[in-house]
Amino acid sequence: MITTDFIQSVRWEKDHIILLDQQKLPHQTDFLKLTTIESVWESIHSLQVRGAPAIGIAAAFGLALWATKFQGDSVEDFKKELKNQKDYLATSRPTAVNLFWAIERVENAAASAQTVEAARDAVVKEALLIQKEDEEVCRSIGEYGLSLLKDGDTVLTHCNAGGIATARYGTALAPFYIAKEKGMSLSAFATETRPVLQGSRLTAWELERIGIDVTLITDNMAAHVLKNKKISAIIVGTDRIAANGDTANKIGTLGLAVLAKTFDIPFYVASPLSTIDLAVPTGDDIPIEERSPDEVTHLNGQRIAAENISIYNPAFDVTPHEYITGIITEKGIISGNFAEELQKIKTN
Ligand SMILES: CSC[C@H]1O[C@H](OP(=O)(O)O)[C@H](O)[C@@H]1O
Repeated sequence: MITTDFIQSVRWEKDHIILLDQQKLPHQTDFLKLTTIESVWESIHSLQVRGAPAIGIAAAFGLALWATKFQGDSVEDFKKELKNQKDYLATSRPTAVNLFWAIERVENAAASAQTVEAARDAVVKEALLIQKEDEEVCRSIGEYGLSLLKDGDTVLTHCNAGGIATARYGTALAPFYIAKEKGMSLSAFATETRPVLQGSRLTAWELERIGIDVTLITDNMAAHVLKNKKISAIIVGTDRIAANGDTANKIGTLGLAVLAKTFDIPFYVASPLSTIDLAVPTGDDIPIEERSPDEVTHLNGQRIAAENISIYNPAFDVTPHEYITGIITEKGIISGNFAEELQKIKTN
C-alpha cells in the first residue's frame, strides 16, 4: 500500500498535546491526548515518543503545557518554576541532546518577559518554532543526503530516524522522502534493531507507506548483507555528536560502522545541527542510557530469556569519528577534519 499522508508524531493543540504512540506501531496508529507535563515526561521515558528531534519537540510542548496552566501573576515565580519544570523534563532520558537543547531554548525565550502573559506566550511560541524549524532542517538534510545517492541505489539504515522521530521527513530517512518527491527510485535494507525493534516496527512501516522498496533483516544479518549485496551507503541518525565527530546512536550502530569500513561502504550520519554538542569533547563524554532489562528479556509481554541471568541493555553506542565518512547536516555535508568542520558549521 502506498500512501503519502503525513503522520505528525507530536501536535500542539492550545491546551493539550496530541502524541502518536510509537510503542503501538505498526499495527495500531493510536494518538494520546497529553494534558500534563508529567504525561509528557512519561511519554519520552517510555519511548511513546522517541527520536532525538521528536523528543526535543515533545519536551518543548511539555513546558508550553505547563505554562498554559501556570496560576499566578509574578513573572519571577513563573521563571523560577519554569526552570524547575525544565530540570524535571531533563531527567526523562539522558542521551539525545535535543531534549536539553530544546528545553534550554524555551527557557531562554521567556527570560526577558516582563509579565506572566508575555512569558507564557514566549514559551508556546518558541516550542512551535522549534517544531517548524525542525521540519525545514530535516527537508534540507534530505536534499543533501540525496545528493550522495543516484537512481537505483540501495541504502542500509538502522533503528528509525524517520519522520516520526522528527517534525517531518526524518534525518536518515529524509533522502527517501525527497527521492520519492523527485521520482527517483531508492531501495532500503532496514535492520530490525533489537531490543525495541524500531527498524522492523517503525522504519519498515514508514518506508513501505511512502512506496520505498524496503527489505527487513535481523541485526545479525548485517555483515552478510553488507558483504554480499550491493549496498551503496549506510545512513543512520544520531542522538548526540561530540565536538570531535564521535557519534552516539542506537546500539548496533558501531558494529555497522566497523563493517562499513571492512567492506569499503560509505557510512553517513544524518544530523541536524541541534544534535551536535560542542560542549562534549569526545564520545567518551556522552551519557549512554541503560534501559530496563525487560526490553531484552520480553517480547510482547512474554518472557523469552532464561531466568536468573544478568542483562545488559545500553540503548546507544558511540561510533568513533574515524569510522564516519560524512555527517549530513541541513547546512551541508561535513567530512575530513570533523572537529574543525563541526566548530565552523555550528558557529557560523
Ligand atoms: C532522528 S533521531 C533518531 C535516533 O533516535 C533513536 O533512539 P530512540 O529510538 O531510543 O529514541 C535512534 O538512536 C535513532 O537513530
